[in-house]
Amino acid sequence: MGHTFRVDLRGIIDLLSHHLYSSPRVYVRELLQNAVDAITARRELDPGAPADVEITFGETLRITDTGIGLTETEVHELLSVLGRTSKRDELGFAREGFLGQFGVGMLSCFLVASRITLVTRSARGGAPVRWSADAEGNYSVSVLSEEVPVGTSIELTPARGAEHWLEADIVRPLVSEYGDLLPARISVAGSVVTTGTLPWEDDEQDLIAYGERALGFKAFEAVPIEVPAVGLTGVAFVLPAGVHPGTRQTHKVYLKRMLVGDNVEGLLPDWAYFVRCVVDVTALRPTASRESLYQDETLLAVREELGDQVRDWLIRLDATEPRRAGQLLEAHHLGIKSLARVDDDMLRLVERWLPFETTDGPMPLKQFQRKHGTVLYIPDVDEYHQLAPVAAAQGLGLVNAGYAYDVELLDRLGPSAARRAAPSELLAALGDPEPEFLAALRSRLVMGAGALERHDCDAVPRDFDPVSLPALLISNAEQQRRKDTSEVGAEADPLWAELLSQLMSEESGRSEQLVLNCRNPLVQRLARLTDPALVELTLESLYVHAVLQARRPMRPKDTAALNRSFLELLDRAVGGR
Ligand SMILES: Nc1ncnc2c1ncn2[C@@H]1O[C@H](COP(=O)(O)OP(=O)(O)OP(=O)(O)O)[C@@H](O)[C@H]1O
Repeated sequence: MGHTFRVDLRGIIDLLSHHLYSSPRVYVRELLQNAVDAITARRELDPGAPADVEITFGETLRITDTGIGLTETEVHELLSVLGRTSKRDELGFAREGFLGQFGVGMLSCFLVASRITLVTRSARGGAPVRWSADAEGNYSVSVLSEEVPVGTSIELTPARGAEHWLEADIVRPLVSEYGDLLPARISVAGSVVTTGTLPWEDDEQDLIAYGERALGFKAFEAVPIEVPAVGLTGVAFVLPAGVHPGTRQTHKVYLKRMLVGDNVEGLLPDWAYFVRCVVDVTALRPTASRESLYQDETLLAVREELGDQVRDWLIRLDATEPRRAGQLLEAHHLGIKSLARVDDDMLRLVERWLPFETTDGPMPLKQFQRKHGTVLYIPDVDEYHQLAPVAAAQGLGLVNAGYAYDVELLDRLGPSAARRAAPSELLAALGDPEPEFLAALRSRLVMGAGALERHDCDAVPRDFDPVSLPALLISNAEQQRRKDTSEVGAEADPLWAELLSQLMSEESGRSEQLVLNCRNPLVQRLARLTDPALVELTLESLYVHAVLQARRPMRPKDTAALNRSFLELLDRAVGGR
């Protein structure tokens, strides 16, 4: 014998309230949705039919619509069978123009109500019908003899403990939030909450002011966007000041003019984290809870298309209002840099407008290039800060490329426009010391050779500014230099190449170089010292100082050297020796 499944309504309501919807508030949305769908259905029959939805409060909450209404048969079939809906065609596809599609929305009323009572009269004729159901799944249907207008009126009797959900103060903001753009005249306790037109289709509307109301910030710019293939229209609001790129970028999305949510993710590519959209769309799929969008292929295509539109707007802005484009770039440089890694137009924009830290102060790469030709960059912030003052004093221009995406972007400009500065280039820019002094210093270097040998470090005497800096540490000199010299040699003119290879042969192959500044008074005194122990101590101290200056991580050997030299200097200072 065949049996039919039975459904425990309490269980289903529990499922909806605890697992599907994030809050009982969604009942307001489901009621609005049904009212608007009923109006849409009626207008298919009679385009001039009224489109009014009224919500009033008394003992109970009542929502009345001028929609298509239901006949007695429909009441039995549609309202009383879970999952049955009038909003799908014979093949089961969601019918265009309707918000609902699953046939469960009405149940959400039981999240806040103990009883739903519905009085309806169909536009297709027949007597009015009254349907009344409780949360246990008992319902009754009666045919009424009195006159009622075409449409439906639904009354909710509050469930115990859920009374507040049905009060005007809670319901009014929920109706405006979900339904402000719905294509009907919706009033709550006598005042209309709908705007009638989409804000971005209303010529009178100040979009920046609208954005401020809708999203809570005054946008830098409101950019109209559209993707006709999915019936999407709306506005991309560009955030005014820097936002952290890790910030969740969310959007306010309406589906067929009903709010899906104001924190919907995934509508724009990640790089556009400085843009928040308000859109209405007809053909994207909501998730079952209708609180976010289904992440499908269509959404991916929409994301890409909207990304292109934001990008095109940026390029246009650059062409028409370069100054504003510059401001924007400065505020949102990380997103724009990230896009410039793969996009040539954006790369041009970055090159022209985005300030980089340089030895001539902050300036865009183009401007730096005009002054120095090729951009020489240092890919590490600490290394840059160590080398910059020295390079600047010798008139050698350097760019700090130690921040996110910098190296990738500079490398994309091509080797003739930008390349990594080789340590040997910097050395070549420093002056040669006077021979007599050099000879004196070299003999001290021999005397205290142990100090630097311990650290696998070479001393390289040079004349440079600032005079106050006694020594400069250049790391991985040999390996890096060999590599750089051959690279630079290939690109630079022959004179350079020769000079660089001379430099290479001049120094031996240790892993670091301590460039001693022969103009510095301490180094000058070092060249006159006669006590080998003091020479060694001075050299080691200079080395440790340079390590600290370079902010290179201290190895145990370095820390030991720091302790040793400090204590020994202290000992000498207080007169031990
Ligand atoms: N105000 C109304 N006027 C006319 N018919 C209504 C009204 N409310 C509900 N109905 C009928 O009841 C059916 C079931 O409604 P319910 O809200 O449960 O599901 P739905 O709107 O079809 O789909 P969804 O679950 O996606 O909301 C609807 O398909 C519709 O035919």
